[in-house]
Amino acid sequence: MTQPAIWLGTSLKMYFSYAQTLAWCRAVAQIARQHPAVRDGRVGLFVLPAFPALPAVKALFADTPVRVGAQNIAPAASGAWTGEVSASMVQELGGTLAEIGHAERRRHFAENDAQISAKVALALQSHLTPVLCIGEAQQDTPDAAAEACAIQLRRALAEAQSLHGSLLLAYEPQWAIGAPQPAPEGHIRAVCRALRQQPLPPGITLQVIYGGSAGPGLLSRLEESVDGLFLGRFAHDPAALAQIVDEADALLARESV
Ligand SMILES: O=C(CO)COP(=O)(O)O
Repeated sequence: MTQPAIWLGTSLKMYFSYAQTLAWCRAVAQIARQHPAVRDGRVGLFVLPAFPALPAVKALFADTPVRVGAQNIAPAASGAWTGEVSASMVQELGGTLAEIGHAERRRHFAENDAQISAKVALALQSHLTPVLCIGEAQQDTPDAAAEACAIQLRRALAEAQSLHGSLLLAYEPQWAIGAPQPAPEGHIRAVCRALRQQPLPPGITLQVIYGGSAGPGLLSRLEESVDGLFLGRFAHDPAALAQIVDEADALLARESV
């Protein structure tokens, strides 16, 4: 299946109640139905709600191309893992993506490279697209950031050497998450360029999206240096997301001239 040229993903984290989640998804489904670039698959929208909302959210997007997925999966296939949710259950519920290794999970739950690598492998084995989050902890030069991210990527793919699938690599500098504004454009461009050149296992394809206080206006400035955005707070207003979809559309129209 051909991948969208531009991805616009949103993790709802733990911001919304169940009712707010459904209301937001209804508004986004309406945007998806109305927008030709979403309908024809050039712009791929995905939404990662909290686990309990997954089936209802999947149903709300049933007549749209919007993909849904989980914000996390367990580091094991099944068994005595109290409180965890397996990749296979996410897949069973109609999810097609699994976010892995977000900075908040690394920080609050001490997720380590070995767990992240296991989760990437489990996601691929369950035919889920990993949305693998990487990013340097402190603001530094683009070269130093790219080096730190390359190490995180290599470690995350350790168990995926013989696996197949597509990977969405979310470059999220930790210092730019939850901030007033995203990382500087030159920094994002340089790191994403370096990430696109990283060696990969032969069965893995990669697209690179940027996250960290991303909002309206950023994609137009980054142009083709990224394959999309991973949104948080600044997509909470569905009108803002609609604006970003328009930007993606305009960018693709420009590229095809
Ligand atoms: O972490 C993010 C997406 O997963 C980004 O969140 P914010 O855009 O709210 O900083």
